Amino acid sequence: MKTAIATVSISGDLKEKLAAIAAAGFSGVEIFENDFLAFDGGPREVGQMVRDHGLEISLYQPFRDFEGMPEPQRGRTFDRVERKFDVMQELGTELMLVCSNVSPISLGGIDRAATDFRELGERAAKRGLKVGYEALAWGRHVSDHRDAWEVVRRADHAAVGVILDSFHTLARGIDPDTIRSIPGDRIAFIQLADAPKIDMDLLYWSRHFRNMPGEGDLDVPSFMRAVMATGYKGVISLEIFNDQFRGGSPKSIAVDGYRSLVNLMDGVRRSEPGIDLTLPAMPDRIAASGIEFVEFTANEEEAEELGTLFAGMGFRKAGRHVSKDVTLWRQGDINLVVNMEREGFAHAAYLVHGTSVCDIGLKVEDATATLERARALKAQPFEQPIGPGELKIPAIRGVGAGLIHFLDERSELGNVWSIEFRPAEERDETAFEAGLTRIDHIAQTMNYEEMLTWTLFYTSIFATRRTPMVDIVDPGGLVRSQAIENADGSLRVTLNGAENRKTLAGHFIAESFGSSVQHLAFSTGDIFKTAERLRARGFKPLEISQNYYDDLEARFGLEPDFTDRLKAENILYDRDGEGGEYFQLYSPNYGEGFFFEIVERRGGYDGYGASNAQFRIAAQKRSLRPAGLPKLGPTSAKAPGNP
Ligand SMILES: O=C(O)c1ccc(O)c(O)c1
Ligand SMILES: [Mg+2]
Repeated sequence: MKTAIATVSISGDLKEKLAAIAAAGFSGVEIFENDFLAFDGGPREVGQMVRDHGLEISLYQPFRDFEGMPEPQRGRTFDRVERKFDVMQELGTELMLVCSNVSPISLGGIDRAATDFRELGERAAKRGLKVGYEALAWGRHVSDHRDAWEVVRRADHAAVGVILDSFHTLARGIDPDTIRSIPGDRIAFIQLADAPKIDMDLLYWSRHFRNMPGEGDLDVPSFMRAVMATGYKGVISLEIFNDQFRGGSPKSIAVDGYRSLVNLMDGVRRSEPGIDLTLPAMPDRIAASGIEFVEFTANEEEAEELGTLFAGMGFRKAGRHVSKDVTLWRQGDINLVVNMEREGFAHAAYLVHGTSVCDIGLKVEDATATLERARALKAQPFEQPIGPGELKIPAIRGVGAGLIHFLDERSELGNVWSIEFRPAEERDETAFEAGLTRIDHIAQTMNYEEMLTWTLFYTSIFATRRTPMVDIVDPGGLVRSQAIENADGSLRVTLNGAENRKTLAGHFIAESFGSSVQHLAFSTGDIFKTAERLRARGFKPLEISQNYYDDLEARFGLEPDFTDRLKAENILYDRDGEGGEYFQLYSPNYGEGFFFEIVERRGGYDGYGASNAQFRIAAQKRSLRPAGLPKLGPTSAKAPGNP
């Protein structure tokens, strides 16, 4: 499979773009004319630079306003084409993209356009070049790939093919299966882009909001299945106009692009029988079924504070690592690990972020296969020397450069707790059960610009889907939230994107130097009982305003007794359209904004209480860092030279 990406898709100058594109694994680039024009060097130099990166120039684009021009513009257009052909030959590329005419003076007519293309094909062929015709969704006379194909068919010239761009087809709601009747060898090139469903002007939507396949809402897989069914064997390229990407990290956007393409084509291969696709074998998206553990890094003193906190929520010290300064805390199926090692990854994470979550263990169907798929999708594998008695657990880097380890039941990894940990000797007489059963979800905070990256990361490696994005109003700005979930809800990760550091989320990432896990939500089967038990042990929940409960009672028509119970325990409440109910109890903030949440889901409630988030955040901001609470986070990190 030959892959390419248009230079417009990546930020930076041409050199930076090419370096990032090559490093990500693409075989070619589309040179977007403006990137070439802005470059301080001739076409030969650019061509050489591209080849020096191990890339080929798959296409030069766009040539605008070509077909259907009246004279004298028609003659001038052909002169202009010849000049571009000169440039292409110096660059060392064969194919030019001609997009459908948008000029108000252009004349319609399929046969007129076909005649122009036949002549263009003659001129191109004389130089050993080819042209491809692409219907822009806002083209003046041609805005549908079926019409572009009809022009190409009637032009009937070997040097003229049709170019299909998923955005133009899908944004207009054209059935992608109409592509299946085009002969594959008449398709000159394929451009792919996805986009979020937004009701807006097509041109504006296309130029500002495209994103990588799988990041948006268009049915790019169906488009691509149809293309492959034609027998198309050419380059598959990404052409992404996106305001955010233009300012993003060239390296990370290029990797996202490559990941999206491999993930897409892997899915196509699995769902369109009999297609011919040279793509390395890889396991299908991996079934994951929950969070096996969450690991904190801390120094000794803070580990003590964390322990007090965990004990106060009903966790008991369940074990010590066989060879490392690591303790295990347990309640129900929840495993919390505290790592106090003075070397290795956890310690490095401690020096950067302070006390924080540095590692997440995911329960997967097959840990080795997970690593294999993650590698094929350009995730970063992680390894460090293992200590005596330790298992080699496959791992990759995740959000905020934290780790994700994979555990399965099919290997000895399923016995990690009994192999790597010795049961705690001392019996804790004060231990109690708060009724927490499992991790409902884990919330990761990041800069808003990274949300698409991590959404694609999770949904391409694991068999998960993303929920629609919701806006959460923080008094300091907007935070966007999106959940990644598997089908039965046993794995839930929420991604929160902060636009500035005045929000609680933005403050957390700024002050913890990019650490990502901002809260853990534990499930209980009876939130009132849990709240009561915690209260008896001195747990002080986040205090919610009276106004919230007054509104809640009116909004859902709740019985005053019930509202009073919620209020007495500071429990937030939500209900869905089918009568499913959600209860949330929050801890105070620790350090720079880390917290715990306790939830109960009833009657199939599947959300995250988005309507409560604004009131919870307001309460958290009121109580940010009250005196006397453990100081998780880097304020207490004693990094060398960083007093
Ligand atoms: O927005 C445009 O003008 C434009 C140009 C070239 C393309 O291939 C395209 O899809 C859009
Ligand atoms: Mg295009």
